[in-house]
Amino acid sequence: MSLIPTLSETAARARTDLRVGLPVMIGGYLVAAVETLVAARLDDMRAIGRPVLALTGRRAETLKARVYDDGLARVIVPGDADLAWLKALADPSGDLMTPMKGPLFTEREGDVQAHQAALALAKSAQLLPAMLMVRSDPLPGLTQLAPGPLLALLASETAMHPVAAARLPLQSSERSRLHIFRPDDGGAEHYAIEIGDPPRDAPVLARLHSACFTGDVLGSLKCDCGPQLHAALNTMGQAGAGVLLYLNQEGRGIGLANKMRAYDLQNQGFDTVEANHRLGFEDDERDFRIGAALLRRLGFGAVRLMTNNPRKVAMLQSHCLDVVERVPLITPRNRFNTDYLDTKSEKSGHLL
Ligand SMILES: Nc1nc2c(ncn2[C@@H]2O[C@H](COP(=O)(O)OP(=O)(O)OP(=O)(O)O)[C@@H](O)[C@H]2O)c(=O)[nH]1
Ligand SMILES: [Zn+2]
Repeated sequence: MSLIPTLSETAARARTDLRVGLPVMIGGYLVAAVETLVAARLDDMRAIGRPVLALTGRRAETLKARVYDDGLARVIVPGDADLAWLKALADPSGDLMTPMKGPLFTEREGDVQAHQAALALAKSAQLLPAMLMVRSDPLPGLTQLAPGPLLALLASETAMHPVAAARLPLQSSERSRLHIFRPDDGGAEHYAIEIGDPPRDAPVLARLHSACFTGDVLGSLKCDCGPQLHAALNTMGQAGAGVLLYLNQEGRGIGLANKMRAYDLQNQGFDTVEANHRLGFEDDERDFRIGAALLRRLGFGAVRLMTNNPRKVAMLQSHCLDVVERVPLITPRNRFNTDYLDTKSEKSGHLL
């Protein structure tokens, strides 16, 4: 029956539910994102059962909570804990001002698939990965998902289809076209800027650029994204051919709100990798398969890739794209981005 929502459609609904503050059902659990939770819903969840707070191993390590399961901690919520307590565990912005939140006790027995699925869903909704969970019978009107299939879906590659394309003269090249691709999972659209008319049977000069509102649009001095974007387009314009993928994976996949939380932590003295970890994220949450899929979709099988990131080269190669050359993309340092660039080369393996 085609009118019954598929798993992917139901997951898309669930992301929206969580973002507006509505709990969802994952397996036998009622699940709410702490970031959008309000006191009345916390009270109602408490009336149903004893809640636990699912956190990623990264966040739990910062909070000195024991991690018994792979990448996951289930913190027991004390009876007198209020919404502010939960929010402080979810959001590290106040960690330095109120370092002692514990002692925190974590569960170690039982099945954790629903908790893992809840955290993966929060990340895919670009919410802080901190989920309040209570065992519950299904509640009418709430989106219901099975944990195993949800985990498999969130780990799988998202299909994408072209929706529109048009000529778009640019400063870097008057002969440019912008292509829009839409993922089937309801996620952010991605763009391809095709410069000139690159032949499909030869390696194309290519750049996979991850969105950076602060760098690309505002000209932030904290990162190298804006200068890299324009240098790549200019190089392609001068060469007369190229393809730049503009991937909407802001903040290495954590979203702009979380990136600003990370910047706030950086202002407190943490580096870019530590800040991501304190928020509960990995260093890099991007799905690098999207770039490979889009290049193939555009008809390219081999690239000369403009990047300093060896992981991008490895990823394309593992997804059937021939990287015949890595073209470095070095941009000037300034006093605001020099620590960031050092961390990229020391911790993230960038060749700078
Ligand atoms: N989470 C987080 N994301 C950041 C930060 N600074 C920049 N970004 C994001 O990082 C992404 C760019 O990643 P980079 O590591 O600079 O570059 P790369 O794309 O991996 O490698 P290159 O191809 O060499 O540029 C963009 O999505 C930016 O929004 C930060 O401090 N924290
Ligand atoms: Zn940037």
